[in-house]
Amino acid sequence: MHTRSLSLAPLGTGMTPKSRMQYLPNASAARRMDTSELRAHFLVQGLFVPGAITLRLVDLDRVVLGGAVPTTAPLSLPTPGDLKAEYFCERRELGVLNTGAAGTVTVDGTAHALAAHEVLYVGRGSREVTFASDDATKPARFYLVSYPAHAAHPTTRIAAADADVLELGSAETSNKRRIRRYIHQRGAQSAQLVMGVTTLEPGSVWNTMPAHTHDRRSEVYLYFDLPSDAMVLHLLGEPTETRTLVVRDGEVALSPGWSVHAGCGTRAYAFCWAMGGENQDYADMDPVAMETLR
Ligand SMILES: O=C[C@H](O)[C@@H](O)CC(=O)C(=O)O
Ligand SMILES: [Zn+2]
Repeated sequence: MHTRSLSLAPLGTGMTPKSRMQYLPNASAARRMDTSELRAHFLVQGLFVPGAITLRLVDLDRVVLGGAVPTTAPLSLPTPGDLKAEYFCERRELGVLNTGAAGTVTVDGTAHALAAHEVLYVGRGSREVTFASDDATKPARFYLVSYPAHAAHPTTRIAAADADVLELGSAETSNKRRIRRYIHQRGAQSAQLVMGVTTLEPGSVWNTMPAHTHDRRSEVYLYFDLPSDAMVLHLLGEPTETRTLVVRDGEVALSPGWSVHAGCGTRAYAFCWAMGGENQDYADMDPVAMETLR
């Protein structure tokens, strides 16, 4: 197992041993969970392992999350047996965000150079996907998010400069930030994946305040660009039953449609938000009246 490039991330204690799938609880079960149970269900750790591709299958909208950190040799995207597919993108689409140094993603023979904060959308039907770093001593760190796709859309590279930019928040409310939308309704097209990156200004530490939910879509939040001693207190749960996850660099918080998703960090950070579900309308958010949060 150690010599192979595929590793399935170790599962937390809340998982069923028969499957490699990570399952989310419903809202009433989540209310009764202690810290370790919440972490086992809502947190994904260990995706970024040097020299390996690590994948985690999650039941939430059937998202597959992954990390690819190529060093001396390129890494090839495997097809987990649980997908029961001939190749990974047989029925799926894939978003790739580079959170590390420069690298290349090759899809069916076409190389796409990806610098930090650049995204590649890989369409359904793509057979071979490989990941390489330009410099093995400064590896790329590719974050992978894949959902089932009912339609094939072209594989598209989106540079940070090509993303749709939104400036939100203010220093007074500690949430001045820049939202870049890469895969979205008016950008790179997809079947259901919507994906972007939010970067907080130095001194701003809150994201997505005021909070919201969106029952039409679930969301996955990768926190990154954090030093190892920094953390984000990620807020999840029903608006009147919030819980906190301590999340560190390279870790993902899972957010069902009924859950708020927000964070407060010990310093500025970046996060990749990705969504799957029945609409792609970024503005479809149900705001939470701030006085109702508990
Ligand atoms: O539904 C949308 C998502 O929660 C994120 O786009 C929010 C976000 O990046 C931000 O406010 O900074
Ligand atoms: Zn949201």
